[in-house]
Amino acid sequence: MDQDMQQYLDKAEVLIEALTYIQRFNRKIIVVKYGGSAMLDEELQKNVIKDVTFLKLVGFKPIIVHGGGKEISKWVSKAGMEPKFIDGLRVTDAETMEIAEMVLNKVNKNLVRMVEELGVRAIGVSGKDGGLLRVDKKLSMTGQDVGFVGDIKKVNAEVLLDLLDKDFLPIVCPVGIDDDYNTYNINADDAAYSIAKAVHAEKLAFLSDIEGVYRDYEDKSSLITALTVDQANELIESGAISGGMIPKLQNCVGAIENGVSRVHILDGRIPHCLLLEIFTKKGIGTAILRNGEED
Ligand SMILES: Nc1ncnc2c1ncn2[C@@H]1O[C@H](COP(=O)(O)OP(=O)(O)O)[C@@H](O)[C@H]1O
Ligand SMILES: CC(=O)N[C@@H](CCC(=O)OP(=O)(O)O)C(=O)O
Repeated sequence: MDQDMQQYLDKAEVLIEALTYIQRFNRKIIVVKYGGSAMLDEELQKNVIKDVTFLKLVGFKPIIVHGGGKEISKWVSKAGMEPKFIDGLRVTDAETMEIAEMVLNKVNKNLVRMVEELGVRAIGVSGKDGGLLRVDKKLSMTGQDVGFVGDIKKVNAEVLLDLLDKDFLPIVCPVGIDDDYNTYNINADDAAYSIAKAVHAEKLAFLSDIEGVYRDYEDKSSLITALTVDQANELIESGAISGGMIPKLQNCVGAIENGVSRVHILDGRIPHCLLLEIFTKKGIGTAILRNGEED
């Protein structure tokens, strides 16, 4: 067989491999959390948006929940302030909240534009719209006051389910309101988890700027491909996990414990990581599993 023919057959093989997954996820909701520095690179952004649009066009029901932490920090610094985080949460005073909301709204509409450009109808919503994300004030994991940071207490899933029913791709910006209608900054991982739980998502994928979870952050050969809920909790308690990975992993655990079947942390810097994870047998990144599921 000549080389050209072999290449055609290899492509057909990839498509056939994808069929099982297309059937499995058909009409199922997949929440994609997109954040980190993978968001800053225009080319990578296009690839991620292409992947999510692809998922929509083959019959999945994706919802994007985006971050923008790095972009917020850039504008906070430009305003002459020092970005500050405690246990992975941004310390958000009133001025920082104003900047965060402006930046997140801009990021949101840019993602909407990119999806629309690919011929899929997208609607950007903030957690403020239609009472989507209602919050109480959140303290950091170590009980410290971090200002206007929201702890999601209620998700109005109807907003998203209605958009999905009308065949829109919802794109959610992590800002919410409390009972007194004050505006709160929400960690985008928290928002993705709460939304995945509320809409009974089949899958939740966190696209970040790291390969996955390392047993030892200093040792890049210690990447963990699969982690049970108990192992994830042990890693958090042992201190092997720090910064933004703490809320991320806590949200992964929460999702698994609340009925989301598949939860993954993926490297958003790898072009088409989402398609590779969903449509091929060889998983990438770190999968979070139910206790006992690893056997
Ligand atoms: N053990 C660990 N394994 C992987 N990442 C870790 C670990 N400990 C801390 N981190 C940090 O967590 C970061 C991911 O969290 P975060 O920056 O909040 O991501 P995102 O902005 O994509 O939500 C990584 O870039 C890394 O610096
Ligand atoms: C409370 C809190 O920390 N909010 C985050 C919201 C954005 C975010 O989570 O962005 P990434 O996912 O890109 O990190 C922040 O202000 O950075």
